[in-house]
Amino acid sequence: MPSTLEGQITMEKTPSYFVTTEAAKRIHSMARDIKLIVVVRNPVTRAISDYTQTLSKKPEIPSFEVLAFKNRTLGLVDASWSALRIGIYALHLERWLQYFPLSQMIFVSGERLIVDPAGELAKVQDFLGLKRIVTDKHFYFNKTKGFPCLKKPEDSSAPRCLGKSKGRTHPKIEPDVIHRLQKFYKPFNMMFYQMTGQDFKWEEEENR
Ligand SMILES: Nc1ncnc2c1ncn2[C@@H]1O[C@H](COP(=O)(O)OS(=O)(=O)O)[C@@H](OP(=O)(O)O)[C@H]1O
Repeated sequence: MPSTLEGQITMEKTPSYFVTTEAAKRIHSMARDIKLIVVVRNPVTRAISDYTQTLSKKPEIPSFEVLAFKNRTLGLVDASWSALRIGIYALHLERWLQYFPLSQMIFVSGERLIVDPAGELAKVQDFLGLKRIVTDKHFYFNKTKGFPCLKKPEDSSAPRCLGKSKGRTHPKIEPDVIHRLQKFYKPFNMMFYQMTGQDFKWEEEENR
């Protein structure tokens, strides 16, 4: 991490920090007063998104349905498959809480980030002690992309959406598999809501 001058904020992001065993300890020994931003979405959708990303690089991999189970007839979920393990947020958070208080963390809803990016970013700016510079007027909904995009980034006059690797079309997963995974995650989600004091509403239809 580069040195940070008075009035500056240094930022670094990698999704794998949250699920890497040693990360919390290492980050704590580097900067114990650091602020942590965690973006989470329904773990079932997250797993499908993860799978879609791998599939784009390795089209020969087995189907999602095959990878998700140790025994599909018995409904035995393969929780060791990384795409599924990562979504057990309570498990990962428990490790972070051994090093950082909840007050140093903010949990951003991935679902809200899509429907109301300015609303989620308002909370993040407050959390970081920044003025609310980024607001509604910085975003527009791009119908082709199917996501919000920036109207005008600082360094250019053209609007900008995230790249092709963000917002890919997901393969259609068999409904009974989705249902089984929702059931698998439910107790872990409940634990996560309790730990964070936030209800992400992943049990509701529109957030699946
Ligand atoms: N504005 C906007 N544009 C495009 N995509 C958006 C946006 N906001 C959130 N998302 C969701 O971000 C998902 C991709 O993020 P990643 O998990 O790949 O991010 S990371 O680089 O690994 O941190 C990506 O997941 P997929 O839809 O599965 O590709 C999106 O659903």
